[in-house]
Amino acid sequence: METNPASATSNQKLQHHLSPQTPPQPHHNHLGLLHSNSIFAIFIATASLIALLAIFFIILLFRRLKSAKKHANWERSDTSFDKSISVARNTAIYDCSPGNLGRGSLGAANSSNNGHRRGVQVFTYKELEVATEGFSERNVLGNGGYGVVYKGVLSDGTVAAIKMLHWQGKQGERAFRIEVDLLSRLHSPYLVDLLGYCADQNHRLLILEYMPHGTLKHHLHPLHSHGQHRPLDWGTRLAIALDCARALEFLHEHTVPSVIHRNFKCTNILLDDNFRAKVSDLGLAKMGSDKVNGQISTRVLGTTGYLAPEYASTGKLTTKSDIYSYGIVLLELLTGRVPVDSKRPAGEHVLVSWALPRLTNRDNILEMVDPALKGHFSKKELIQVAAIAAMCVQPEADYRPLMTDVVQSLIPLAKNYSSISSSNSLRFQNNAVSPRY
Ligand SMILES: Nc1ncnc2c1ncn2[C@@H]1O[C@H](COP(=O)(O)OP(=O)(O)OP(=O)(O)O)[C@@H](O)[C@H]1O
Repeated sequence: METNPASATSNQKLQHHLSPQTPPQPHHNHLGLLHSNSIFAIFIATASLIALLAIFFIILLFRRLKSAKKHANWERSDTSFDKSISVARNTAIYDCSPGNLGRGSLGAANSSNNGHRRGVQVFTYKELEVATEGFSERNVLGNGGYGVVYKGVLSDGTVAAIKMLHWQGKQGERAFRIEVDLLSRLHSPYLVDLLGYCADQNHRLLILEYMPHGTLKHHLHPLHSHGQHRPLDWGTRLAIALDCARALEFLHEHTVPSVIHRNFKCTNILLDDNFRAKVSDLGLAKMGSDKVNGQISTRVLGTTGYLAPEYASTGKLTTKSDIYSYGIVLLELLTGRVPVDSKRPAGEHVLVSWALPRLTNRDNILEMVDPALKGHFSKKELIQVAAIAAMCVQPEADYRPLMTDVVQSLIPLAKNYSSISSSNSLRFQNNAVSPRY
């Protein structure tokens, strides 16, 4: 069979045209255009994402810088304290559970505040203005070295003591920071609880647990504090001595690093509904040293009459300085005298100098007892408490006991009174132990 060359050529052409290998030129060009469009789109999307991320990081950086600046302002003074505080920050929150001795009453009083701890709250000045009826004069509870204390009712109905600090001074600002910092982390039924604070541009306020019976000073030295109170009976004095010893034991021995109160005194011991004591005012507190002797050197601050001699003369501060101050408070509980009283006859101005020789003399010991007790106390217990006081106020710091030792010595004494119902300062009066001498 013969083939027509013309038709063969056209067949070839046709085949060539129909062949899949035929390059579809126009189609090929269209795909190329799409590809470069996608690349452009991807480029734009990536660039926008990078730009967005950059903006986000710049904003984050600015915020960080701002808060770091704020933090630096807050912590601008006394870096040594802040360093030691940061050590404590890494440790657990300390919670001192109530001892079994007579804490039923305190536990009940605590339940409103400590029982269901809400943590430290931040308040606005306006909220505190409302709580105190515009910081009204009639709500003033008292005046201290750092400011005025008002009674107030918070929006949830909690009654609180609101302390407005004159914080312009550097010391006031520091005291505020220390109190907030320490009390936010240290919780003990023997310390007055911090409910919150306000720290805006112009104000510094502490919101504290309200202690209805005020300071120990008001009850022990009514003439020196313009108050009219029934005298505290012997059993109540022992319970207060034990509560305070537990507070200092907590600060010295249950806290790492230990905390030195540095301003332990009668006006910093507050009494609750049941006349159980809690220690307040940690504004001058210092962290103890980790060194063997636990000694730190610092500016001498505190209150005359309560300062340990070695601290007053050299500025060397240890937990033993607090123990000396505690000994002075014990002397006040025993004698009803203030630490320094220039109105007394010569030789009796300084309580510790007058009391020390009598404390260890069984015959003279009765001369020093608070006349307000009207003889209602046990001489045996008196001798034991006097012995503890004598050890605490020894001029040689190393010979002073640890607070744990004081607590252990007082427990059996206070136990004698713990079963008696406690509703007011005279809760032990009916069962007061008559003098056995
Ligand atoms: N939590 C509180 N509950 C009830 N009253 C309080 C409370 N805190 C303080 N007060 C009262 O306010 C007064 C002043 O207290 P503040 O702690 O400011 O000073 P202070 O301890 O008396 O003196 P200083 O500033 O020299 O330590 C106290 O004497 C007390 O009457």
